[in-house]
Amino acid sequence: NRHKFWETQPVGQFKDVGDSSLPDGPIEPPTPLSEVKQEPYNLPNLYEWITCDINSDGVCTEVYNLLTDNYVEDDENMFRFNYSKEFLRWALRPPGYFKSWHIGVRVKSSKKLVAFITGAPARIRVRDEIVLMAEVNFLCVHKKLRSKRLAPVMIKEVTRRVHLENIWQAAYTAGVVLPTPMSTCQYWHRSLNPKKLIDVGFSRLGARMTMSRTIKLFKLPDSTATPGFRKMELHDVPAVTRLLRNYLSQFIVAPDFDENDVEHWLLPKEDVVDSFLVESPETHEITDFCSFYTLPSSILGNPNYSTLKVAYSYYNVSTKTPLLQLMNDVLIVAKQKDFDVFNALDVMQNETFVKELKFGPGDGKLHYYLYNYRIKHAVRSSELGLVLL
Ligand SMILES: COc1cccc(CC(=N)NC(=O)c2cccnc2OC2CCNCC2)c1
Repeated sequence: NRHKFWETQPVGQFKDVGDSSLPDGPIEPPTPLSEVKQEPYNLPNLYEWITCDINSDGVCTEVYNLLTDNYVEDDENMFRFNYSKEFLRWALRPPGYFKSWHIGVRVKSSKKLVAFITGAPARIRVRDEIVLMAEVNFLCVHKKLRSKRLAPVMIKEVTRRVHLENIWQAAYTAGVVLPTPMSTCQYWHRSLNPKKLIDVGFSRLGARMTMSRTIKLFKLPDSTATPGFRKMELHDVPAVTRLLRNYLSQFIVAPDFDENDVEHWLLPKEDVVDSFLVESPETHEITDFCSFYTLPSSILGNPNYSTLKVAYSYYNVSTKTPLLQLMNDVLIVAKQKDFDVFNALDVMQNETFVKELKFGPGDGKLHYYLYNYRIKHAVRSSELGLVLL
């Protein structure tokens, strides 16, 4: 009856798919702020809302611990996302963020944090419309409180608090199919440490393959190949912003990044986000850009390893260096930084390099959703220019 909830929400309904009489754009008009529910939704008796001050180390630790033990696992329950505290602070405090959108639920008596959901403001372009949205993420209910119908009330509460800031649309992803995906992406993995990946069950030894043959297959050079390939620095923000805005303009859905956004989302931050660019040695022009974010996974129940070090492809732009060569350099850097695997969705032009660079297909899909915004025709993943954390 999860669909019972979504049938009450302003999202594309399965019954409407294909009904070309319905126009693209907002499904419901904004409500006058005076008519937005002023008080929080009711929780079951034992629980209370808490706005989480992510700047407080203690609160950030509580959020980190809740997610570490109760957040998203892969389909075979072998791995669980293990976002770091520094990553959470980065993800939740972009330019213009609202503390009120960092929402927790705790037990009244013990004050234990048992659920969490967040919103982060974003300007997203859909075709030629710039739409202010909340990127909703980190919905997590403690394992012991599942099927108490807490998720719907958490979604309604973050929606209410987003409405109070006069924002009426949202974007989110899920591994499950809900009404109704705006786009559905395949994910791909590139082994960097095949021995560990096989030891922990992330990968399997290929048929007629030995371990030494597999290690050789995924071996990468010790250093990058592109002249002028270097880490992004603060003074590169204007040039990277120009490069990225121009590149993203080709996609149907993409963030509308300005220099403030680029400085926050793409300036390297150790163990959170890495970004590189190619500065032409002759002209000093910035011609290419690539980036990935760091999201380790806990390995559940393995005696020899506790953590999988995973890099997730973020935003990449190639205007002079072939994308294949640029991404191979990214793989080399990720290997140098001791990542075990490099993940990429088949968004943007990622499909053009995954096969060539020895990525293997993942066993799941990631569905993208818009809240209160109809897009009649689902967007192909290659027309999607948005990567969520
Ligand atoms: C390897 O450890 C895992 C731990 C938990 C879940 C999964 C499978 C999975 N659900 N993967 C993805 O959603 C995924 C695969 C490739 C790229 N980005 C992804 O998700 C991102 C973006 C959405 N929020 C989570 C991180 C894998």
